[in-house]
Amino acid sequence: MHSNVFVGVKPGFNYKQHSKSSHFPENVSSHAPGLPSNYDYVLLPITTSRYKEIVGQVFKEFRNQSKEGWQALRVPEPQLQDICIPPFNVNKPDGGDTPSYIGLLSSWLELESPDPSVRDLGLKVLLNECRYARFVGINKLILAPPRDLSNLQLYGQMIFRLLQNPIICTAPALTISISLPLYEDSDPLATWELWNTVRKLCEYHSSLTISLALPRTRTPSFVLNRWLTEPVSCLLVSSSIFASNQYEYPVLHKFNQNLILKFQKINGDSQILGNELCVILHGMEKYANDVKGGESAYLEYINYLLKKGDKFLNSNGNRQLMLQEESRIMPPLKPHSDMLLNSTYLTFEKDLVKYDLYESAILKALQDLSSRASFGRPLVVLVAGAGRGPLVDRTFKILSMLSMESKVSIIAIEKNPQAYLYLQKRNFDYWDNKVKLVREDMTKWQINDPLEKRVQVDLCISELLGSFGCNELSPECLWSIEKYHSNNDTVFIPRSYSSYIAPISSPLFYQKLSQANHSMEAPWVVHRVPYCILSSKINEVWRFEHPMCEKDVSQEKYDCDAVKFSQSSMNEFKIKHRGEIHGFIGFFTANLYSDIFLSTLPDDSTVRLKSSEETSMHARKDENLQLIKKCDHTPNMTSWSPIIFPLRQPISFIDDSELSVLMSRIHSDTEQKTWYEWSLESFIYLMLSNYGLGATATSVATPRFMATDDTKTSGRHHYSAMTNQKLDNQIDLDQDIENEEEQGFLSNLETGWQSVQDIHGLSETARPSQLNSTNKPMFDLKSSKGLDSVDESPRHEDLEEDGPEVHVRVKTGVSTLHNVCGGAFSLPL
Ligand SMILES: C[S@@+](CC[C@H](N)C(=O)[O-])C[C@H]1O[C@@H](n2cnc3c(N)ncnc32)[C@H](O)[C@@H]1O
Repeated sequence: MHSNVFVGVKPGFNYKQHSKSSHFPENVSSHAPGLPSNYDYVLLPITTSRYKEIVGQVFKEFRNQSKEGWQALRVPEPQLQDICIPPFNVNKPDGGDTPSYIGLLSSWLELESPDPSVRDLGLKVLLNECRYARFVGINKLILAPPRDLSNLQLYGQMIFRLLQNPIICTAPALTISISLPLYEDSDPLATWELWNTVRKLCEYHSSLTISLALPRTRTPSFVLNRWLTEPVSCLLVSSSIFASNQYEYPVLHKFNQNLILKFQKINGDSQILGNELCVILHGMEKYANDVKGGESAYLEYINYLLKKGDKFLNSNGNRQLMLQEESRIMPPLKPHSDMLLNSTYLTFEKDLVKYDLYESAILKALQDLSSRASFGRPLVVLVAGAGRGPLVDRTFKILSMLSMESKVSIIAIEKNPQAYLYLQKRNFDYWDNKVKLVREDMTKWQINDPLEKRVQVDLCISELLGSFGCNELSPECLWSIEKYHSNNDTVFIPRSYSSYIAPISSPLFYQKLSQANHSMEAPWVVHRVPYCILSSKINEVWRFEHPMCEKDVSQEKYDCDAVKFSQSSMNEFKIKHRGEIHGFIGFFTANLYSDIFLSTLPDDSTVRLKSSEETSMHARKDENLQLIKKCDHTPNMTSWSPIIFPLRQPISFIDDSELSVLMSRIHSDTEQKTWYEWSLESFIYLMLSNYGLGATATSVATPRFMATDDTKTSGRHHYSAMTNQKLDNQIDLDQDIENEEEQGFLSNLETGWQSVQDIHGLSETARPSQLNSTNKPMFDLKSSKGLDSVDESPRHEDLEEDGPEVHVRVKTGVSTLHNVCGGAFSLPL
């Protein structure tokens, strides 16, 4: 299998020489002279420098024209002598193995010029070049980055206008690819930031991509991971970044070999845009004599490297990766309310890893159950949500292995009538009609029957888990089994499951969602869509355990206040490197039984756990005394792809930011549905000196806005709206107040928050004690200041003129609350 990465070359012949000649450069063909033909693309400028000269002349005349006879700037189309790529042999129908072209757009244009006519000239030249490219069938064009970064918005504006033009966007749309260095030593994310600004200005246009120039040095992983999620259409490999091996052949350093492999691996994922990656070699003519084999040795090497990559990606361990279907964004399944399709069950059943884990869990549970006090009756095993029967199959297998068939009665409940047909057939064919089949919704099963008539279950096996664990209503469904069919010893497989989130950057996800007009307020299951987790840790947001409550069987009562289907979790994430957040990725882990787990967390995840006795045994504490644990994905388990909770608007943040994320699961009995809501705030920390005396931020970071500290404004006077006549009196009054201030208030300084407490009768003395037994103020004044201090902030009156430096937490952004009341996505109960 081929990874779909192509090879291109930029031949090094002298265009200037050709451009000076008046006849068409006949020797410019897609086979570059002196090179073997093992490449797919040739990168050539669309127009020559002759065209530049002609356009320059036209522009001069335009500038010099008199006001009276003024005419709009008309940029001539390139003539035969002005074009580098001949129209006659591009994309010939009988082209066979002939390479195609990638076009270089003119780089002498100043799209970011403050002069509107210079920008206008730039756009017109680009449109002429794109028109020609479309005519000859060139669909990928590389554009130079802006030279003047202070005018980036003007550059972005011109690019957006170009992209909106029918010459570009009429199907099949052309791809415009901005060339940029992959990173710069001085500021590794500077070029990504430039790209991010331009593509944001262009509203994530799907025709806008990047061509990245590979560096000579090792790329930091946070930079590489960022680029791997972007629409990279070309990797530009200069011969100058090669080294020579012991035989004097050109080779790339290991880190660049790996970099190309990573792009090769993810290329299929990026093809969510139908974009294909091309590795373009350039500058070979300059370094031809430095290595054995000359120019073509570079090309041979790149071909060899890509073949090696293909082989690796096709090797046993990775086979699955290559053979999986293409990248997709799907709405989460709702098996409780919808009827799943046969093909969906078929896909489930292919994941043998999952069923093997279930089998081990069932085996252990049955062994434990049978070793308990003798039952005097057959054990009752319920497969809840049996689908077409794979878990019943596994249960049967274990029972015969343990020779327990006669001691166990199996019930399979399934509400999908079509899946039920399979259960009937299998019961007849394989299970000797020993399975009691129930075609019903498990939340309704025998609930109106008297207790003595209800089936009591010893082992309940279910797989009602979605990509986020609880998002297929497993808690609600299993609660019904617990409430009506369990005793104190009933065992549940799975015993518990946890949901996790982490902030991500996934521009391709955002682009695809907006393009398809999909809801940005609903969660989506993503299959092979590249994303980059921005935080160092992934947070466990909540966990469901079964049984959910202790049951007093004799009284049919539960020893818990309320079954908590609704959950809410505030999550802090530290983010080291600046970026753009597009949403939160969700994973889950499940404890099937004993030490048997399944996990969809990415390999090598560092997970921050919700504290509990069970987790504290498996976790260690980090520097902030939080429970953390290393987790991997269950090897080769394919049933679940991650879920993304998107943000309606991507949110940018700077280095060393902190995100505070609210994630809620809301279960409403009155509305008969469950849904998720989420929102985000971002913060940075500033170091302030002379805090309280006109604080100065000493951090390099500049907040977009800064909340005001009430301690700084207290003592100032607020004027209410008033008529002019009253103004003089008021000024006098103010004078009085000033004097009074000097003489001192009657009582101690009261902050705004204390005032609010007072109004509501919530001051500590005024509050009835039953409201809060710990007698803590309802509004915590220390933490509710506009600037949340990291350390205990000094009080206003404690500050000397040369007061200490204080860290303050400053809010830099806030999102809307998403999917309010389940408006975009909910799970009917
Ligand atoms: C994720 S599928 C798993 C099916 C099967 N256990 C397997 O591994 O292929 C969940 C199954 O539970 C069924 N289901 C979901 N909610 C149910 C309910 N309330 N009552 C009965 N069946 C339910 C669905 O119809 C579906 O067949």
